[in-house]
Amino acid sequence: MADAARELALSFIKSVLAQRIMMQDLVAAASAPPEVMARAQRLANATLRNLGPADAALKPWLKKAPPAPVRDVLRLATVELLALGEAPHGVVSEAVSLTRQASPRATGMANAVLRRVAEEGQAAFDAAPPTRMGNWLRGRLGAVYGNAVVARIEAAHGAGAPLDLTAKGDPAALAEATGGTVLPTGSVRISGPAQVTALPGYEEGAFWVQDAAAALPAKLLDAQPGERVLDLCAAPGGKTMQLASAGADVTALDLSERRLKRVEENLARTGLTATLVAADVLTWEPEGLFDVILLDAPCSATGTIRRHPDLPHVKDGKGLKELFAMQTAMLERAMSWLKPGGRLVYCTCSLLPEEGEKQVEGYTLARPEAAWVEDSWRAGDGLRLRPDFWPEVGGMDGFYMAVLRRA
Ligand SMILES: C[S@@+](CC[C@H](N)C(=O)[O-])C[C@H]1O[C@@H](n2cnc3c(N)ncnc32)[C@H](O)[C@@H]1O
Repeated sequence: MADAARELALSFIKSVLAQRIMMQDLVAAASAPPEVMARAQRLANATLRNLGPADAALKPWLKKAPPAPVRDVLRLATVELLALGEAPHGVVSEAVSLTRQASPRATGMANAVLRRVAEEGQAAFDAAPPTRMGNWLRGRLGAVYGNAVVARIEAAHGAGAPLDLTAKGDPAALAEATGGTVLPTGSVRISGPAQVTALPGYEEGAFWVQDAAAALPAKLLDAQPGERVLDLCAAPGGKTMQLASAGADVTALDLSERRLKRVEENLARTGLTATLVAADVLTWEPEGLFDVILLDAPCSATGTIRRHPDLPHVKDGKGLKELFAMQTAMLERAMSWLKPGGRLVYCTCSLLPEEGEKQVEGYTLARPEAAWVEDSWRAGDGLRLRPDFWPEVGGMDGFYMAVLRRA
């Protein structure tokens, strides 16, 4: 009998690779105890992040390519052995059980191959180039940033992401309580494995989970107490909580009622308030204008592959043009909802300039002069953040953001 978490992890890997279903949809549809679900997700993500190195470690021991279901068992076991450092005996015997379910005739081969991988595979695993993103994305990013940067981005994807927290109060006090460190941008970074709900201060709402890059758009916006702020595409509410904790009068809007529930829960846990609106940015009409608007437009999410290693396997670049056009339409509408002199941050968690730099060309930009802005982050008048930045402290998500002012 294979254990439940490995079995579930394997089903996630298969559905991502063969049926191109996003992991978050698989997780939403699966039912398992929370600890099994968490381990299955961890195993599946680690495997998807390390497909390239795992295949390189397996290759010398395989006479021919195994059928996909067996190949995926071998990849999962190889990652457990060589990336997660799990004990060979248990991993190999579990993998043999999983192989039996996929193809009973392959159990002897799986056993022999994985024993060799456990004993001799580490060097090939460590020397292999990181997992490739897939040509639809590689080609686009190579044309923008060059191949050397693409390789660094892929290495960052392979390294995964640490856990970043935004403090409701003093970041230094939160770092002290959680054993994290305060980054120059003010986020608190927890480098080791951590269970969010078990961290000190979680129940009391002392922090929320938010990548260091994702925390910067609201900082650039610098909302002041009493300002009338509109947070567009707000769920699950990371930026809403930043704006509300600055004392602003926040209206948070999202298309999805289900996702707005998460904003509501997050606000309740952190003791913050905002007015929630379920509506479409493309059709909604506000009553009155705003001092400040944050538009976190729906995008390709290509900046978040460190956390979502399934994304390059599931997506294929179709529908990007429609997405770019929607972002343009949202930005135009949002700009018209600003008071004269009001400011807007446009941002996307994307690496594609079509969703960032190119969207804001043509607007009057305010220069981001915040103390934490590094020179290498500046792109014209906005900030271009990439996963390969700050590798020595664990990287950051890819993001673009710019402050725009209404004349
Ligand atoms: C990148 S997420 C936003 C993350 C959020 N700003 C935060 O910081 O936690 C994009 C959001 O856009 C919402 N969305 C997509 N299309 C929309 C539309 N036409 N109008 C309003 N919201 C939309 C989605 O439901 C999703 O919650």
